[in-house]
Amino acid sequence: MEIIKTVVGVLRNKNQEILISKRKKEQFMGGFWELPGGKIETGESLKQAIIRELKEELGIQVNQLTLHKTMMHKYEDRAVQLSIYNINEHQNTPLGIEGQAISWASVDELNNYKLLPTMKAFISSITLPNKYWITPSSNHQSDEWMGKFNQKLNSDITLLQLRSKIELDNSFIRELNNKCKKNNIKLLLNTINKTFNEPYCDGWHLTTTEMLKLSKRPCADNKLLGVSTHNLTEALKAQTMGADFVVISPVQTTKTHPDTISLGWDIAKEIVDKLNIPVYFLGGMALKDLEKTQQLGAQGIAGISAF
Ligand SMILES: Nc1nc2c([nH]c(=O)n2[C@@H]2O[C@H](COP(=O)(O)OP(=O)(O)OP(=O)(O)O)[C@@H](O)[C@H]2O)c(=O)[nH]1
Ligand SMILES: [Mg+2]
Repeated sequence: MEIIKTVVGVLRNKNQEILISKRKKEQFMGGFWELPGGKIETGESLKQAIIRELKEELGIQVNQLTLHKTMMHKYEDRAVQLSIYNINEHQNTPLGIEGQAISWASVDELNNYKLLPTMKAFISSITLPNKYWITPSSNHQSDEWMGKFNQKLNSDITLLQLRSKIELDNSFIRELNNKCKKNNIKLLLNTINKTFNEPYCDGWHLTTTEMLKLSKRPCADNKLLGVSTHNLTEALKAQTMGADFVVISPVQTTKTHPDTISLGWDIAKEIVDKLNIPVYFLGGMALKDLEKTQQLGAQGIAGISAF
């Protein structure tokens, strides 16, 4: 299948709204909203192409840009490799130069538009944080456990996985969820016997075994769904099933599992490169690894004792 190399730009106004553009009726996927941009022409670098495309489509002169992320998307008859650039500085007010409709939308408002399929992973990549804290999986409610949990409430953690191998009381989960809400933390349940109807959470986190039994996304689109995976096959399966993000592990060896063979940075990067959805690295991660992790294209790091 032919791979179409495409570059697109993320323009933000002072309210942090993002510029989207409506594809014209006669185009492939006409009527869908997208990030402005287009195909690379022969002999062009990615940067030259995005500068040209945004001049042609919006009439702006790009002065400063940084690569946000590259993703692949397979349509029925084509595969698109999308390089997404943050446009940090430009001249002129963007206009729909080619007669296309354009609109500024907050991240929440984006969901009101009929978007190209690549926009879902893009939105996840700009809304998910770079740290994902996983709770210790036993001794819930002990002083030690509650101490760690309360400490996270006052940290910069905004995404948390409640992990448990035994059934937890609903009242306990509700209490944790209330605390999370007050502190703008999203709580994902990785408890046993998930029903995907539990009310006191922002979504779920699946084990690999749970994910492998599913053929489609088990929860609503406005909930978050993460999946634990250990190799490319599992991670791709989780993506196809409709996960919003995956965790891959173990990227490095950990004190708790010293004999487990780790993926290593190179394989972890290969997995990130082949996925569209955000990837967190787990296993032997510490805050000092965050920068490297993001340079490799991952969303960030996950861990129980990493933060
Ligand atoms: N511009 C843009 N294209 C995207 C996005 N996501 C995505 O899959 N694509 C695909 O990438 C390809 C790029 O296309 P384009 O149609 O904008 O190319 P272009 O501006 O050079 O236009 P033209 O070839 O019609 O002259 C299309 O197949 C399009 O469906 C996106 O967010 N923005
Ligand atoms: Mg275009």
